[in-house]
Amino acid sequence: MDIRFDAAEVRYGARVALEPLSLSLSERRIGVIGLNGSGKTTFARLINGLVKPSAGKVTVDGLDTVDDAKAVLARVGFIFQNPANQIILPIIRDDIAFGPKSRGVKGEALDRAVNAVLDRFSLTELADRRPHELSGGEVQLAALAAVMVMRPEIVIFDEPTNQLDLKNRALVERAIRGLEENAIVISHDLSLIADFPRVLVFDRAKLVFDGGAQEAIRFYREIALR
Ligand SMILES: Nc1ncnc2c1ncn2[C@@H]1O[C@H](COP(=O)(O)OP(=O)(O)OP(=O)(O)O)[C@@H](O)[C@H]1O
Repeated sequence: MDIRFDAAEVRYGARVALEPLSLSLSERRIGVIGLNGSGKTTFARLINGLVKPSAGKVTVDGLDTVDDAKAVLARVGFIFQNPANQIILPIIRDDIAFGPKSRGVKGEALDRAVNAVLDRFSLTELADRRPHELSGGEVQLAALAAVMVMRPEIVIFDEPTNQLDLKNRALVERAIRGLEENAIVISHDLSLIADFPRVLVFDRAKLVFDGGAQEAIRFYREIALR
């Protein structure tokens, strides 16, 4: 994984969502923390091209998120803050099959791919349910399965344990820890990122700390309580 920000900034009219930022990311686990509205989601969405820089550029493995948007999207999976919204089809199994199908995978190969990912996230028993028949943690896993079946190299989680009880939180934490793929995790749940090798702290549209998890958490606490 080689993500590079080159003086990338995001403005909405006069409002600055992200000040010009230059950095490169290659660690397998990267945490992103900061107060509400500090620019975390904007930063993460720049990586998969959902948000375009107003100036500067972002590349993923050398691919420009604007010029090579399709290739970047295939490489970077995104689990949204409210994952129920990204489950499009009424039945979980069909929703997971939707992505590979749209890439032309069908028949036995499609079944194999869907079953493998259901098994990987312990969703086999839940495959024929509708999203509203799942717990919050199970919805997170179903959204994750639909992303992982597309074999992304990097997965971005936007507050994956938000509003989950302890049991569902543990379920999601285990799934994230078990990923072989690279993960970028935005979280207000600091214990989720507490042993990550690299954690970025955002404050008022700026990257204000970039380092190990423990120092980052200490820095964030100082900002939050000042
Ligand atoms: N589409 C948009 N149009 C205008 N302003 C926006 C838009 N998206 C985000 N912003 C603004 O940019 C700033 C950063 O927002 P962002 O969603 O990146 O914050 P965040 O750190 O992810 O917040 P939270 O922890 O609350 O999810 C905020 O002030 C927000 O209001």
